[in-house]
Amino acid sequence: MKLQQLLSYTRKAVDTYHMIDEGDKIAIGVSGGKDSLALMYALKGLQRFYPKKFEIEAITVALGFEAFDLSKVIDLCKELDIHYTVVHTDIAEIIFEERKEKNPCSLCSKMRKGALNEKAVELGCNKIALGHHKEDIVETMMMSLFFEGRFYTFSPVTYLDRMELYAIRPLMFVSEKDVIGFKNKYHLPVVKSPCPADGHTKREYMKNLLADLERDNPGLSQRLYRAIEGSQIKGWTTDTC
Ligand SMILES: Nc1ncnc2c1ncn2[C@@H]1O[C@H](COP(=O)(O)OP(=O)(O)OP(=O)(O)O)[C@@H](O)[C@H]1O
Repeated sequence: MKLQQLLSYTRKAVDTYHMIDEGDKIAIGVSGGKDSLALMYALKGLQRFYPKKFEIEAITVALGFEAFDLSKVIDLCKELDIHYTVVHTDIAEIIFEERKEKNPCSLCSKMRKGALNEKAVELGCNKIALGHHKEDIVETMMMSLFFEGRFYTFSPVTYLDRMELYAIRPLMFVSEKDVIGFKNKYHLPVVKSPCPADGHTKREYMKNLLADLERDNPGLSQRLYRAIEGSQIKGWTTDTC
């Protein structure tokens, strides 16, 4: 996928769900993975021509793993002229050594979000942007259905009232294969996750299951996505955003 296509999907999501207002200061959550690196390109590119003026920050919450080299992300932020902050935490130690969590992902996600939101507020941001793409939305819905027995997924825009922050998901119309194409085309400096749980999560299980089902039922993922768009899940009806 070319930058122009990425910008077109991003603009469509931003306009459809009113993600950006004049004067916003948006913190991009940068994990070092392909999605959030692509998101930096997307928002930086949009900033150049979008009629509403907004500012951008980039924030990475480092979990405390030793082998986590962000030097190339630092270079990319310089190249894109985005101010970049790394929040150093001991989340990995708390989860894997102190608490020896059997299901580490849920607590890690809560702690990561907490640290990200806190830093965003400290930097004067009123929004955070996350790199969730189309398949993330479908996988989350299926995980919710399978493991919690409810029809739910996160919404394009979520208000986090405790922090007085909005979370926005500008890549929601982009498919993962397009993000991979973009990553390859523009040589995004992806930092490999050193997390020992990586690749063995419920999300990974659902991703593989959906890939198998898609092989037998071409277009399934797209239909599941349409079901979410047409649903009454909070935050998915465009007129209420
Ligand atoms: N350590 C982190 N620091 C800052 N933001 C993060 C971090 N981890 C995740 N995020 C944000 O939350 C989003 C969703 O997180 P998730 O762990 O599902 O990432 P992912 O699907 O692997 O995406 P990515 O390819 O960007 O890592 C990311 O795209 C990113 O915007």
